[in-house]
Amino acid sequence: MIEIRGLTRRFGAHTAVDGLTFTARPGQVTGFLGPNGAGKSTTLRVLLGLDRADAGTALIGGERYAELRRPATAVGAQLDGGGAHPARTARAHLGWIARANGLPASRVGEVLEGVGLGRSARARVRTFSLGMGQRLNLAAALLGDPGVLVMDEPVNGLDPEGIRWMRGFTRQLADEGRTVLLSSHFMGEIARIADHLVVVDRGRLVAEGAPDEVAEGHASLEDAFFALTERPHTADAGFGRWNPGGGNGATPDGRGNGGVR
Ligand SMILES: Nc1ncnc2c1ncn2[C@@H]1O[C@H](COP(=O)(O)OP(=O)(O)OP(=O)(O)O)[C@@H](O)[C@H]1O
Repeated sequence: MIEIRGLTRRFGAHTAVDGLTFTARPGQVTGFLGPNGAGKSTTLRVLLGLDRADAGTALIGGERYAELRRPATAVGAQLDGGGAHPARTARAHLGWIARANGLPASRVGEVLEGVGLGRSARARVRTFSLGMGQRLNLAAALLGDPGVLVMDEPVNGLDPEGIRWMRGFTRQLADEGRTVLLSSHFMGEIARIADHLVVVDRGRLVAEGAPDEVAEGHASLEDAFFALTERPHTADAGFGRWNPGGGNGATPDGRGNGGVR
């Protein structure tokens, strides 16, 4: 379980996360949605002990990240850039992470098979496609067999087959009883994957519930997102900031449709 309670993080005069409260539950895929700059990454960074909160708490299984005795077995995170050295093989990369976290080497083969990279175990990371890199990051996150999995923009830059695979895989992880939190600004795709949506804008919660609950009172989920986030949606400025249609919406650099940041 992930519990965010009254979380606030300020950068100078700017409040990036503003009294945010939500829960991501075991057995569910929770979509954490909002336009660029809404405060999603900041929330995840505080949750994962990479940043501090000015107020409130972010708990994993009832504990702050810093209090977890064996973090890798409690939470796995797939954030931007997995940090794999391009000259390393997938196996060597994961082997190093396993050793650093006191995890059995046998997990390396298991997670590589699990994410469909078994046959690429000895390939160098520099030869990997974007989708393979995403799978490798996911394999690293799963090394400790954690009950909580956090992924930042997991479908960014993936081709349709990659997105399909990711959808099935996250479903399987949740069905195994894990808490899965997916952060994204591509709500069309995430809404198809998630059981529960948490929508933020300007650091605040603007909607929470099952996709049909969030869409209630609007012509569609897309309309709901536009209404909830009140962005100016001109052809060039708006769409890049906020892409409710989803698809994968990705550009070759994997950052989405131009994305004003
Ligand atoms: N280290 C920092 N110093 C100053 N401002 C920051 C810092 N980190 C984030 N911010 C600001 O806080 C706000 C929230 O940023 P954050 O990255 O959390 O949003 P996001 O929802 O994850 O967006 P994106 O999808 O673009 O990553 C933005 O206005 C951002 O510029």
